[in-house]
Amino acid sequence: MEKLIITKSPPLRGEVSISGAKNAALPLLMTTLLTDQPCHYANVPALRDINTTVALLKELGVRVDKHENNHVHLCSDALTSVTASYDLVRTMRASILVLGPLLAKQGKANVSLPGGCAIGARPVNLHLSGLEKMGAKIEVEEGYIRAKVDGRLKGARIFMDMVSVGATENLMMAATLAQGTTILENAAREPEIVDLAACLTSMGAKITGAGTDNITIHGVDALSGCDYSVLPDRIETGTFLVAAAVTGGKIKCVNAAPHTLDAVLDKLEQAGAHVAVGDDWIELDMEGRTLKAVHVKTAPHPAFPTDMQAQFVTLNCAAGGTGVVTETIFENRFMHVPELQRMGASISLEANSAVTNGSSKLKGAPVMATDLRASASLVIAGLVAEGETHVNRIYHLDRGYERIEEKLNNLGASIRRVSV
Ligand SMILES: CC(=O)N[C@H]1[C@@H](OP(=O)(O)OP(=O)(O)OC[C@H]2O[C@@H](n3ccc(=O)[nH]c3=O)[C@H](O)[C@@H]2O)O[C@H](CO)[C@@H](O)[C@@H]1O
Ligand SMILES: C=C(OP(=O)(O)O)C(=O)O
Repeated sequence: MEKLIITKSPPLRGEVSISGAKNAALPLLMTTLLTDQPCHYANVPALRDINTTVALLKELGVRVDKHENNHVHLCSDALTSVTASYDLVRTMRASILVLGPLLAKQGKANVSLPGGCAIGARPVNLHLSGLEKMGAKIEVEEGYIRAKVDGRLKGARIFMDMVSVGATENLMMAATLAQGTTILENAAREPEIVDLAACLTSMGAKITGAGTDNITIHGVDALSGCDYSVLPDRIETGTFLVAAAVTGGKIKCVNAAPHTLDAVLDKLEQAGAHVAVGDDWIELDMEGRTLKAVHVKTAPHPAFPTDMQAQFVTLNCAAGGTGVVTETIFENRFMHVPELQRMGASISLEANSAVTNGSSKLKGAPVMATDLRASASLVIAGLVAEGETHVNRIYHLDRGYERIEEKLNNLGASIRRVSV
């Protein structure tokens, strides 16, 4: 097991290159299951979740022709299995995204039920009911989703009563090879959905409306391979910007996608930062400025992302004034709060809100990461805390941040990774 040891940082300064988005890359890699032709994905971040996805695809018989330097070459012309096993699915919930493509292309799929995780129960009912509407027969037995279809899936009008990123992705992929037209209503509008639709379109899929809440997919008989570069990671970008803001620094994120971060940049400006953007860069300047707590409420895109909630709780701890951060997507996404309290943060949890009153003098302490973004919030707290902060269980962090300590150290932070 490894941990990070973080000492109080000077203001972060310099340039940081943003990696490809984990949450775009995961569904994108699954598109290989929809075609017999070779697929090349570029700008794939080097992350634990990507390795898990590649292992999962290998288990299905996907040929991994190359996986190095942020490039992944896959070919699914000779699958040997349609089963995603518990061992892999339990380490990464996004494994559920093999369900739609396998069912559409192979006519059957067995996927271990992902189960809940630290941030909430996270059911998959919308994935299953949508596929049933398209003609799939689904049973859940012995912890596995067993799905099959006679012939091809059929296009359907599918209304989702909650906005779900994963269900939208699974159903959109399945619909590309269905017979007829599928309409996804109340679809998620996240940039990662738009990225997936663009990749599928490059493979010959007929999709309109991605990025709106109404996506139409006209099924085609077959898809070709792809050569696709993953969208920059908006959550990694936001995490570095918050780190720069709390340390009073000035950084430029390059290879970024500013258009995916409107709600986050708006909050950073409200927090007192000066923010400038270009086509593919964002610069945040907090030098000589006063950090102010902000009110944040998470909601589906284009509103404020739940994956940036924990980082803003830390920002509010370091800032003056009253800040209220309200979580509306996941029922248990405040596991970072007790850990921040152990570092001296003055926060109270009131229903689904974390309320901070005035700047806390954070002090280094051993803390434990419980999920990916909670870990990020503790790393940021470590940058402003007096003394040493030891962040344990960083395998969560390694699921979603590529070389985080190296990137932060290049901006002036002092973070060591040690084995324990
Ligand atoms: C790999 C990936 O892209 N992960 C992201 C994705 O997760 P994921 O796709 O799992 O999240 P969803 O958008 O599906 O979840 C949103 C809400 O809908 C609920 N729900 C979802 C599906 C379903 O069938 N039934 C149901 O009730 C969930 O419990 C949750 O309360 O979107 C989340 C919300 O932006 C992000 O925090 C995750 O980082
Ligand atoms: C919750 C997240 O990821 P996942 O859906 O893979 O658990 C995240 O990226 O913050």
